[in-house]
Amino acid sequence: MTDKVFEKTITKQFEFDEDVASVFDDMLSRSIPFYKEMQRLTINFGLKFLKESDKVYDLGCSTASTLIELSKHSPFPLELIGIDNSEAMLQRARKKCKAFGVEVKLLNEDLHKANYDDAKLIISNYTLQFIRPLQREKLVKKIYNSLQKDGIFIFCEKVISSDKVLGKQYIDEYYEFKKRQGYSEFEISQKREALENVLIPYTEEENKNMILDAGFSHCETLFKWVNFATFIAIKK
Ligand SMILES: Nc1ncnc2c1ncn2[C@@H]1O[C@H](C[S@+](CC[C@H]([NH3+])C(=O)[O-])CC(=O)[O-])[C@@H](O)[C@H]1O
Ligand SMILES: O=C(O)C(=O)Cc1ccccc1
Repeated sequence: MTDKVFEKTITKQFEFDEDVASVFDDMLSRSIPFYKEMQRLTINFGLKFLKESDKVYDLGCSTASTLIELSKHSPFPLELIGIDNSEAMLQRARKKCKAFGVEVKLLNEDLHKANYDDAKLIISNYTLQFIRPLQREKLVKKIYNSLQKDGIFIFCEKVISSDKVLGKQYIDEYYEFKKRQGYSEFEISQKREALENVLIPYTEEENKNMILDAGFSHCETLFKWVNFATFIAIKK
């Protein structure tokens, strides 16, 4: 279904509710440049480190698109677990997994409380950006502690520039992208308002520092388009 969430006047903050969930796949593919490519890289790099029966968690799995793609591309069976606290999203996720014949354990839990121990790979695409900064640092430490030795964390985030002029140019370039995707100026500005203080992006450097502070021995950028990036972190 086509995303028309912000065509009407919005009075509340952005939420992962029924309205958003019902158009979510369209919303993501039209709001995140190279969404599919970043998902492909997440899967391909994840698979380089995985072997049969490894445990893979997707934190903030939404409609389970990434786990379904991972399952389709994996040459061996994996234990796939998706965690999200939006029931509206998980309903779509369950339907999609069934339709694709993919076995995924889907848990409706808060990422701060859920258990994801013994993971070989943890994926969290465009989700840390919605976690309040102090909580975010804590969550990344929990992710580090939940990974096996030699475990991998792959995550995608909206990022900002640390330079004021470039930062403004990033926003202009991103809005040009949204216009090319068919969003009107009204929809773009309404969504910007709804996301204020809800989506809090870090710079690329802040993301890497957060990862290294949590204990990871290595973190690098796998992909970046202006204000969106994919990172890979290794626990040694
Ligand atoms: N505290 C929390 N606990 C559990 N879930 C949460 C929490 N906070 C947010 N979420 C969930 O994190 C997801 C973020 S969307 C991920 C896209 C997906 N990864 C994708 O690549 O397709 C990103 C976006 O919409 O920009 C939503 O489904 C929330 O319900
Ligand atoms: O930052 C934005 O303006 C976005 O639209 C990114 C986004 C994409 C999908 C859900 C929430 C935010």
